Amino acid sequence: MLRAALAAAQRYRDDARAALAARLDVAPIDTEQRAAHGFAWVATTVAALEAVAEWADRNAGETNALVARLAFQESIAQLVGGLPMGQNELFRPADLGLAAPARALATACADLLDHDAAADRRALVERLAAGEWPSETLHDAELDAIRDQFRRFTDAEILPHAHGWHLANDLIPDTTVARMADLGTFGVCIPENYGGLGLSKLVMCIVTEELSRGWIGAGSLGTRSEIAGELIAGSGTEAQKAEWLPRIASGEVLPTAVFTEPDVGSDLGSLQTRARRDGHTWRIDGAKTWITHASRSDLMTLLARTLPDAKGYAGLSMLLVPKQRGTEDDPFPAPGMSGSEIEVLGYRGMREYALSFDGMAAPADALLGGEEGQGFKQLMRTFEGARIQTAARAVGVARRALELGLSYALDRQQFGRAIIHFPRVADKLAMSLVDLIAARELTYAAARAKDSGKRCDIEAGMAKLLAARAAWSNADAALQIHGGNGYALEFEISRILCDARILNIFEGAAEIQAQVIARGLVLQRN
Ligand SMILES: Cc1cc2nc3c(=O)[nH]c(=O)nc-3n(C[C@H](O)[C@H](O)[C@H](O)COP(=O)(O)OP(=O)(O)OC[C@H]3O[C@@H](n4cnc5c(N)ncnc54)[C@H](O)[C@@H]3O)c2cc1C
Repeated sequence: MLRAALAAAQRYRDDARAALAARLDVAPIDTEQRAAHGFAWVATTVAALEAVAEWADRNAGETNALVARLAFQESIAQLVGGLPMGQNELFRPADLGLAAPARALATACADLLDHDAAADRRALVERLAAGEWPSETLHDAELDAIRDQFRRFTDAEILPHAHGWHLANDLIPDTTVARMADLGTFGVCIPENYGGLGLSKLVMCIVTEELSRGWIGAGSLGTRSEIAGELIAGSGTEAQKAEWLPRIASGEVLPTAVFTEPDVGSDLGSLQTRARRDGHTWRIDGAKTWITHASRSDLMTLLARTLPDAKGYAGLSMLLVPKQRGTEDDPFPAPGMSGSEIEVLGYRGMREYALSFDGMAAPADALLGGEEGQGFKQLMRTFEGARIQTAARAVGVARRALELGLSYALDRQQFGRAIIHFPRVADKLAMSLVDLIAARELTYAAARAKDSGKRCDIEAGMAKLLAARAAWSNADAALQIHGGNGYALEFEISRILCDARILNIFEGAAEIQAQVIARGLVLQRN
């Protein structure tokens, strides 16, 4: 039944693609944004069903089968009736003139749509309550062992402290950073000949997911190393690789990614920070903002305009700028650089800063790859890995939300029984699990595509889009299950909600991902 439903959903996606292509023949994508982004969500939903179907084929058992059936039923109902792109934005078939294809999809999937899913949801939650989670084996002893190792580390060294660190707005302690470095966290994908582990993006996902389950801050510490590692390994000179990669892999050098500016976020091509040659050094002037871990870091990957006469992206270059690590008393000791902390809802452990550069010096060999005007292209090549890594962070957060919701629902008694026995509570848990597995499997599919050497900007964008939604909806559902206690700072779920919210904003906001997916599938892959 699921394979037939998948084929029908794929036909619907193809119809949607053709309908969007026809619209974009006569109108620019920005004026057809709702239709275009709706199509991106349709394509993402179908890609998730493909990933879930493959996972269900590889993993027998009733719990897995329940998850797969619920994922199909809910996703196809959303395709036919309204697909949530945002809290108050449902994409409906009529938004793209798809009423007839949607009816055809509903007819083809009538058995699935007519099936009363209440018993499935109840059975799934009973299994979950009994500790029976769906399969997470990757059918590879080494990968499963890595997950096990990071899960044990997270349980022992992150989870017991994360909420306290969050409430105190502490940095992740140096000792914890060192333990993470010992485990190889910062060099997972850095080639072995440069001191890394030389492992796959799939391994990066597992590591990130497990650390993020403990705390998004822990899972995000490696993001900067991943971005810097990819930038330097992919575009650096031999000397830059030899100088930086081994030290990033070992955790001796903590990088920070310095791109966003006060007036420039999604539209990076417009950024204004300047870098100019001054004898044997570069001088940097300008302002950056939202820079995570800007103080306690040793190396900035900094995107700046070096060719002021070249338009947009063409004038941007990437610089590798070493900086002195800051302390609590002196967060920005480097001459020519200052900063102030931005107070935030969640995503703590590294701290965010607004930065000013006033003639800060960078060495002559700071230019990545030794070539000007390549910065944006170099950064774009890292987007795939960074977005897959962010999707994995979201999967970890989504899982932790579900764990907390489940545990609370089992313990909390109202009207004489544990609240998990009320269907409205149980349903939230069942669908949180379904969303978690769909997001996880889509993320792994994107990682596998990347590991195969294929271009996978679209797959990475889809994984990030879906996983960020799952993290947020799971956090919201689990907080609701906590009732008033969920709103109390002392309860962990209050933090998870704040942590989950950022995932839809950074590494390409949800609207930007949808635009990239639609453009890629309709305008570029024709
Ligand atoms: C906690 C946190 C940590 C961060 N860490 C870093 C970091 O370490 N380094 C770094 O460089 N940056 C970092 N950022 C910045 C982050 O990457 C940006 O916030 C993000 O790129 C969005 O840019 P913006 O905030 O300027 O929003 P804007 O680009 O102004 O967008 C505002 C809204 O408009 C929408 N929008 C914009 N353009 C379009 C369009 N064409 N079509 C439809 N909708 C559109 C967006 O999707 C968004 O909803 C961080 C941000 C946060 C909040």
